[in-house]
Amino acid sequence: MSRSSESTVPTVGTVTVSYSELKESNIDLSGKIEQGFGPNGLGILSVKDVPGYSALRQNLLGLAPRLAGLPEEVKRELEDEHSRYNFGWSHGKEKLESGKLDMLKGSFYANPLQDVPTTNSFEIQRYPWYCGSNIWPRNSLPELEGAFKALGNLMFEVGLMVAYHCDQYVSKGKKQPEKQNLEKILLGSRCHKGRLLYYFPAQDSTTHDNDSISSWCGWHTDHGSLTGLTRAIFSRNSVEVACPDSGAGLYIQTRSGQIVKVVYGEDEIAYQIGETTAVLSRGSLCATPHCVRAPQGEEARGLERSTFALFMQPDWDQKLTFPKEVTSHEDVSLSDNVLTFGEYTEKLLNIYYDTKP
Ligand SMILES: O=C(O)CCC(=O)C(=O)O
Ligand SMILES: [Fe+2]
Repeated sequence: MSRSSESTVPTVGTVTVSYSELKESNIDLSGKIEQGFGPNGLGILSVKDVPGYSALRQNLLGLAPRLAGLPEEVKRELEDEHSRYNFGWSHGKEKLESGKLDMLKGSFYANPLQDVPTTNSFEIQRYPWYCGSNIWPRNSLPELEGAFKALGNLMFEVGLMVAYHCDQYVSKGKKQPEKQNLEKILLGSRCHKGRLLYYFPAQDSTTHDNDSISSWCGWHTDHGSLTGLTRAIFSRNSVEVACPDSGAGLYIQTRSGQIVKVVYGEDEIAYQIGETTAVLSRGSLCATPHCVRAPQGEEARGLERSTFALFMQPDWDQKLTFPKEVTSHEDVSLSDNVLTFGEYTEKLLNIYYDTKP
């Protein structure tokens, strides 16, 4: 996907639901779900007033610059080539839209719910990107494990509540409730993945393709079911600062094709729809194309960005039947039509990574 920058891109706030409403299974939130995720929605919805969230976000995001600043040889020990860098530290391994390796950000991947999702050696060989074990910097940054798991678990619990209300919305007007509902699929999965992201500061204004909206993170749709996102923290030498450029941050392409900059409160958790939900809901819930724009100008010098994404995903064995009308990655051949989530992920990894295990 390539979209050039436009000076008239509007800034839009997310549809917001409060935690106290969300946790009530008897409240009908289908109007809010439709507003956020339905055919005319932005494809993002945020949850406010989640008890304990703000401190857990601050704790984890504050560790991202420290992790990225560890000596190269220490970070190398946290890499896992066999999982195609889907556990532990990953920098410069994934390809950007342009086909070049992504040197702009470093990521740390782990399953916040299970350190060892399976001991079955066949599964570990078949799907190492999900079935491998977590790698924690227990000597070099011992605080990371607890902070990552605490935030990941909370965002998962809240995400399950969002999924419950998505199911209610999708099954509205249908005689039979969906057999494979989103909440159940996510509850039974061993495949959830947290990603702590650290965007390195631009050394000079020519490092980034500054004119492009996708200058920090290219246009994509997440391939899982539901992605939880923190609001990012900008910092300089690890000290939090307000972002000097209001144009920097998350952009979304809406269902009608419009590009908007999306904003939500620092104490809100945002959720976006991934491709698998679009497939399983037969398009009632649409996946959300998004990207991140880097700050521009002199003041952007030295500015770093830290954030956390929780990819809530089906189990690796979950069968997905790709209907013709649901668009997915244009560059993946889905001629088989039925793939497990693990197989679908493998096809995407073949596109975004050069190395094979
Ligand atoms: O950095 C962000 O805000 C979004 C990151 C993202 O889209 C992803 O990791 O899939
Ligand atoms: Fe994403």
